[in-house]
Amino acid sequence: MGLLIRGAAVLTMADRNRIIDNGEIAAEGQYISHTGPAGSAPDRDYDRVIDGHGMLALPGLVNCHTHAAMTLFRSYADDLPLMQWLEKKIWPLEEKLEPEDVYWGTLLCCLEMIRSGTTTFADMYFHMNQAARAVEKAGLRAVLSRGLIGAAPGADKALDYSRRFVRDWQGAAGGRITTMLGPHAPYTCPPDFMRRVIELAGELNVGIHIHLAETRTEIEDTGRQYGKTPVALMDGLGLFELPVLAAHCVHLTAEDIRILAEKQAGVAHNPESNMKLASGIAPVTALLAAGAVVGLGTDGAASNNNLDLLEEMRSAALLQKVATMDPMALPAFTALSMATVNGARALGLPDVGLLKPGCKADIILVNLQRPHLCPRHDPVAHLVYAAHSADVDTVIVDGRILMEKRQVLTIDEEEVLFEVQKRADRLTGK
Ligand SMILES: CSC[C@H]1O[C@@H](n2cnc3c(O)ncnc32)[C@H](O)[C@@H]1O
Ligand SMILES: [Zn+2]
Repeated sequence: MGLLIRGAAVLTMADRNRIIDNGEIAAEGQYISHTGPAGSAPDRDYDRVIDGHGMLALPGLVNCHTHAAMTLFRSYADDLPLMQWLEKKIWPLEEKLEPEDVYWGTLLCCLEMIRSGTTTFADMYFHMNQAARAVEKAGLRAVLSRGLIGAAPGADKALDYSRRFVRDWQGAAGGRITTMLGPHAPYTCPPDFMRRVIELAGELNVGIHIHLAETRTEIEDTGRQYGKTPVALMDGLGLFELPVLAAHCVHLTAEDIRILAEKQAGVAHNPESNMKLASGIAPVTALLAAGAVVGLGTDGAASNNNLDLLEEMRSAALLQKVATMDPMALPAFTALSMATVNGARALGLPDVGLLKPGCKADIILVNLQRPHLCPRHDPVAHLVYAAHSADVDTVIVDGRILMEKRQVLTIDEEEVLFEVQKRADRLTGK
């Protein structure tokens, strides 16, 4: 019964920086039942025994902010600032999206994430029934929200859709799918609309995923209109009394940082998207020092342009070092915690992101037998500073193997690439 991984170096993330050399992990159903040294797992007939020699086993990575189906727009609009990118390029194309486009775009996102070691992601987009179908098929874990633009004509309908979406998908796919409401940002969701969203989230008992304090323009416009920072504006509306996932949080005052930390809002830091759109550098070191819950995200593939969290960890660590001129800022273990256990906390998933009994059996095996990972002084530093997504060998979610020896078992890769190219060509008028 169950699954046994033996012979791997095991990084549980439960003990600071502790690695069990030649360890064992047992899983029963969706949960980890045991972690320990060689020979310590219960002696029973396992359905599957995986040889982990030469591998590092760790919790699957958690991507705290993306727009999965934006894989359709990868490399369509680059080298632009956020508002020009959205208004001139992305939003006109999103108007043309069909529900099936979102299914295939999300499936491509899932494929890319599985192949780079991500097992959980938080998504905000349109046609979310289709995104949920794709997640169900891929076998990943996801926190899904229907994006809401309060200032648009369809805002009421979008709220109704969200209500139905939460009813239909909360806890679906064996608990792998959870839901939130997704008001896009303070500049597209005015206070009256935000009040309705906050009330609905309370009624449905779900959290709220929002873009917050991303650009200097947003800070200036909010200040001009409301005399407050975006964080203070949202705090005044009662947003942080609910579980919140706030993406970006680049431009923050000391008071904003205090609020986010005190309210234990989840912050999704997206260093590569912030660099590419030249939005700025989030004060991650200050947020962590204040006790905030900070995870890592890629943002969508149209502003990154990949969904590789290994790369994102490296960027996060390097960016804080250069921003603070302190090489000790954001050390490797902190970056890895953001991409695993702390990211899971930011998404309200307390039993994800750790390899310990009772936690979800979301496990990845990274092949350490590679030239760029030799010699093996510090596997955590290897993961953050040297590993590639191609080093991810095996991916397991809920005790189910999604990728083995780099073969994805749940998705037909050729079919997805064909469908996405066809749909991207239609959307861009080719
Ligand atoms: C309402 S669904 C999500 C909405 O967000 C857009 N989007 C993608 N990346 C960003 C970003 O970095 N900041 C703000 N908005 C972003 C996406 O295109 C959808 O329209
Ligand atoms: Zn975003």
